[in-house]
Amino acid sequence: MSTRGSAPVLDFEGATLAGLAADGGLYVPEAWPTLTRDEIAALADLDYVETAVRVMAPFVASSLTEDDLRTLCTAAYGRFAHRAVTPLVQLGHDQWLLELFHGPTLAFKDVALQLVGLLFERFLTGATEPLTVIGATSGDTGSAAIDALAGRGGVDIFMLHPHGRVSDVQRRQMTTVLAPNVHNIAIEGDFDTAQALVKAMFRDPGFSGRFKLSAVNSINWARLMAQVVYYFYAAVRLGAPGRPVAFSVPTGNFGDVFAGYVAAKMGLPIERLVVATNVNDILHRALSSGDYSSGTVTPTATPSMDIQVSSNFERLLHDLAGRDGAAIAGQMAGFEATRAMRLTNAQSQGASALFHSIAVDEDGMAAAMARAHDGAGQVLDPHTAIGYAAATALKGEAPMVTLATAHPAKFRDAVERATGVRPALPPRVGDLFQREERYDVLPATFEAVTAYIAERAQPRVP
Ligand SMILES: Cc1ncc(COP(=O)(O)O)c(C=O)c1O
Ligand SMILES: N[C@@H](CCOP(=O)(O)O)C(=O)O
Repeated sequence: MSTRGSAPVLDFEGATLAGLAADGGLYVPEAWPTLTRDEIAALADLDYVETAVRVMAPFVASSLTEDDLRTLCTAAYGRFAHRAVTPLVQLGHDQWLLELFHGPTLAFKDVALQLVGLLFERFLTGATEPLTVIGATSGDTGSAAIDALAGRGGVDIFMLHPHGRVSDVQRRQMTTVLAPNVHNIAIEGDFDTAQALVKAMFRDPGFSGRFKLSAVNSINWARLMAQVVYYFYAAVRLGAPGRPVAFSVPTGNFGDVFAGYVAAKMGLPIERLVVATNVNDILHRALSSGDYSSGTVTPTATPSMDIQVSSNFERLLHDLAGRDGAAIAGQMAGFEATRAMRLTNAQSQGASALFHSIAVDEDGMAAAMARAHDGAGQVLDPHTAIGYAAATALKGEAPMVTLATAHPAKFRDAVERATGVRPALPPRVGDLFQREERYDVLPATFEAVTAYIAERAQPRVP
């Protein structure tokens, strides 16, 4: 169902291919499935693929059998460079890192997008209409989505990134993929503008009627579903369900941490979810004082979190508003008109039961990176360092797991400044700096971007 209540209810396949709901809302399952304590305890003996099957099967049952799901997960996670897929590493007393960057493009996005690429392929088999995937990236979603979709038949991908505001490794991971179905657009604006353009394309009947559009951002429910898995995988290794576990999540679009919320709704005992932002702190302000108002984006050394409109927050507000689609449609319309919104008392109180939040500035981030390096011999990427700073400031009784969302080599300059270490690129990204780049720079206007896409995408079959 859509968070705004008036788009058609779809099955899993329909929601995956649609991406964004027709009423501008985001798809969520009609109810959260739950796992019993025994079912959660049993996960401790399973590898990542089998855990993924147990956690995701209830969400996909309308469209895939368990065996289908197992086949897709085996292929998706077979491309990871670590046998555990998302290994846990100890960082200090009761402090852990969940390494989510062992996929092909070195960030946590691969965990979901490797699977989503295969889901698209599966659902498009035999389809006559080509799919036009449009996405916005502040650096990591773009490369993961491009890796997952490059060269696949029946799909074109158009990826918008903010010109000059991603790291050189992030940019090259997108722009050196020269497959004919991959189109990189650098817009003269920030990530929020890119994300707003993508949503506007879905909502414009003149444009969305001409192409079969889909989304690879975490506005697509399938992305978040795949991210729920690693919360279970980590927690059972630290004693859940017998012992609650806490997670600290470096946050921008509120996708990764919302997946943690879903895990808690499914029955995983999570003591707290720490929402760690950089100075672009809309989520910290919303959770600590109810003020969800968006200012201008400040560029930081954590570019992937330079976001002031956090799409997935709508999913939380919807759940905390008793799933009242009409109320959320009104709240979001107000936000879209004024770029400001106040949480209701019920939303603020509901969120405070699980979420803690903090904004970490550039000095705090660099200090956390240095502390992990000097104290535990771990080189963190700057986004993970924001999470670790928050994990240290807001730790309670439970073991604390910081989500390590990117490989430090993606942000070599910032890592070197803080630790003196310049991390090497892993061999799996190959000769990134020798490859030819291809992308176009466009003004951040609806007209310029839609004209560009319309010239290159394959239209719907009449
Ligand atoms: C490395 C990294 N860390 C953290 C985040 C924030 O994740 P989310 O947008 O799901 O909150 C992102 C971007 O999404 C990222 O690329
Ligand atoms: N940080 C992201 C921004 C887009 O987030 P998504 O999870 O909604 O795709 C990025 O790296 O692109």
